[in-house]
Amino acid sequence: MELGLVGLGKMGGNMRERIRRAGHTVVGYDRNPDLADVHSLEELVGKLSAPRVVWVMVPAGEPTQATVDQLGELLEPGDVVVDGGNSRWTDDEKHAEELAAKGIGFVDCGVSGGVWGLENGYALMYGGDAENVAKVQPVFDALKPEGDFGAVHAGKVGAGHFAKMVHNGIEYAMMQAYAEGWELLEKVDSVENVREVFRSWQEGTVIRSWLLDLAVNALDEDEHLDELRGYAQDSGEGRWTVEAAIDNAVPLPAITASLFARFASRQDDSPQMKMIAALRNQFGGHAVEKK
Ligand SMILES: NC(=O)C1=CN([C@@H]2O[C@H](COP(=O)(O)OP(=O)(O)OC[C@H]3O[C@@H](n4cnc5c(N)ncnc54)[C@H](O)[C@@H]3O)[C@@H](O)[C@H]2O)C=CC1
Ligand SMILES: O=C(CO)[C@H](O)[C@H](O)COP(=O)(O)O
Repeated sequence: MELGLVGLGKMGGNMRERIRRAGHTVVGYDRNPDLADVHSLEELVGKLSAPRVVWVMVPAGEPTQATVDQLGELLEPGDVVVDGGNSRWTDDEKHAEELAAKGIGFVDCGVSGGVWGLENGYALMYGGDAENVAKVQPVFDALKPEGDFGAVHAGKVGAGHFAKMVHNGIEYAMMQAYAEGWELLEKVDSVENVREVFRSWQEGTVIRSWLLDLAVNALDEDEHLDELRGYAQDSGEGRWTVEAAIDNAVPLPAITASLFARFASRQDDSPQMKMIAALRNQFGGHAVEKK
């Protein structure tokens, strides 16, 4: 089949290649002309036969909104837009309604696999009407990992991004657990080779996982992570997971703590710990450290 793909960065560039390897035609557009096959969304749409499928793989928020808006002006009834970026699931219903008013279908798709997806395949969780999903199915089949699992029609519009949001919340907590265990192992003198402890855990243990494999890769590159600052950004999914937990009164202590750990990583000093130190000093005369 033919696919229009908007956004050819770390994800979209490799996805284009994997879909082409499966024998499909991909016309790619990126605002960075060095990456693009065509110079505009108009040109991209003009190169596809109806019913057109256009996959959006740009940052969530304004870039995705602007792209969906433009596609709404360019596409025709019967065409389908897929949002494969990490959009907030609450944006999906809005996009689906705006496009449906023009007869254009919408499918939201959470994608997992990162920069390894070209070779390993991309896990997909998508939401939307069966009719729209069917138009995208050959692309899902090309992207998904080999094997019986790795792709799911999670439910109606929004379900794909909701599932991906929870996936990322789990990702936050798993990474935090490995990171905390690693710091504790590094702290004690009795454990002399932390990297090899991590490596040994890759087989047979209860806690083996792909994230553990990646931790070993990172330690092989920089055994004590000396080259890195302890600073971690976040791009939204963790926050939205915690917000959804509050909306639904579901307790998520591990995921919430892992999100807050990232916020703490961005502080050179801790204002709240200054207050703790001040109060201990006030009530108990406990020593404080001054700047
Ligand atoms: N990197 C990852 O591990 C994963 C990323 N995602 C999501 O996939 C999407 C893309 O992520 P990456 O490829 O990592 O980002 P990236 O920053 O590497 O690539 C984004 C690309 O989109 C292009 N772009 C931005 N705005 C545009 C616009 N209005 N029109 C056309 N092109 C535009 C940029 O020039 C860039 O090439 C994001 O929503 C991200 O959250 C999803 C799963 C995993
Ligand atoms: O979706 C992903 C992995 O599954 C992306 O890598 C995402 O950017 C990770 O989230 P964050 O940037 O908040 O750490």
